[in-house]
Amino acid sequence: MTTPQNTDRAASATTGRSRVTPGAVPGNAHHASSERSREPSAAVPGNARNAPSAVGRSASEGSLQTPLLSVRGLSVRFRMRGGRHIAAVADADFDLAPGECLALVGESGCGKSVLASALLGLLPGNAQTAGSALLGDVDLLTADERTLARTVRGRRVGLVPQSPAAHLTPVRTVGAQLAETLRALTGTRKQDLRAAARTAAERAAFPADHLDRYPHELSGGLAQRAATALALVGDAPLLLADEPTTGLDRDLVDRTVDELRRHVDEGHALLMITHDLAAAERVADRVAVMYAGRIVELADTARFFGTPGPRHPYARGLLNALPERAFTPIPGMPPELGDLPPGCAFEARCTYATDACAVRPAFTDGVACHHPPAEEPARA
Ligand SMILES: Nc1ncnc2c1ncn2[C@@H]1O[C@H](COP(=O)(O)OP(=O)(O)OP(=O)(O)O)[C@@H](O)[C@H]1O
Repeated sequence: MTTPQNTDRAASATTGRSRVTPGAVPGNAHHASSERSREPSAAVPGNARNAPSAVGRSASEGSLQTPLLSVRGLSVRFRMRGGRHIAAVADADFDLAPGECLALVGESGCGKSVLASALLGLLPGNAQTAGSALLGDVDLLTADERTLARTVRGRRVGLVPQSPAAHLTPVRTVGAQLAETLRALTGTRKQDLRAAARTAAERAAFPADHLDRYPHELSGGLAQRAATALALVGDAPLLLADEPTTGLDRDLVDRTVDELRRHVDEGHALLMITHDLAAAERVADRVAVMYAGRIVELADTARFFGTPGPRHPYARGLLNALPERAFTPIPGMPPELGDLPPGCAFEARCTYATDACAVRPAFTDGVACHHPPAEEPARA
């Protein structure tokens, strides 16, 4: 959720945003999308997670419903001094339907937050974008700031920010910020604002007796819950939640995640960025795994966490690193996004790598790997 003040802040942050001409970003999806296998969508009412017909659909395919958000070839790169570039996001390609949650997971610095910022038009001035992100008739990558501020942020796309302390307005109480947002986005009458703010707080497990507190008087977890409450107020059809469970105890993680799931089950779409794979398993219908700026696997949650498990060696490594699984870290470090190899970015860390990996693998049938195993991974 973006409060009016934060919208202003965001507006100034986006000044100077520029577009990359097709082809200027390596591997631009204007060419790459044709390599990807897709099946035609069919309109199926109801929640994609529970729809029996959803079982067995292609992992690279979005929900069976008409997508609310359709992202094609989304690329973001940052211009740096000396003519260098950082390819933070490359060729992201996914759909998100109403009533569906997609969890975006991956190591720190792989581009998850930049992707979310691109969808909100909140990239800094040295960012260049390519591709498209259609939310109905609006392309979020090319929409002007006035459209984004007046009709998109908060109203059509809500945000649970990664850094709630920086997102909340420091000189206003949480209650005042909730009331202001309720008034701006829902038209709640003045006399009803206090009760409505309490209800909004309750949804995110924010204690009502803390509504008169200022952001600096909140713990990290409480600030997170305040930001979640603000994000839910506008009832935006698309919610972006960037690490919404950071700093919360396990109980509160579960409670927050369950509230987000309720939001999804009411028909909203949720893109949840998280390091918490347990939270992803609990809330998501599908999981997208990002590595070095690229989505390398897109899978149904049940298949990903259960049988047959992930197909990309990096995704398998993520699961194997969990304490409740093999507790084996992935060896090595991800490559610098400003100095990516021409082939598979995971090659140097991959025990399955062959000469073929010197060429970047296409994203085919839900995975970008030259050697995705068909069966259950041997190292699970
Ligand atoms: N304004 C910027 N200029 C240059 N590089 C940037 C800028 N903003 C982000 N980056 C780089 O883009 C890359 C992706 O960052 P991003 O914040 O999206 O990672 P992330 O996957 O969300 O990580 P985390 O999980 O730690 O939040 C990082 O290498 C980061 O340093």
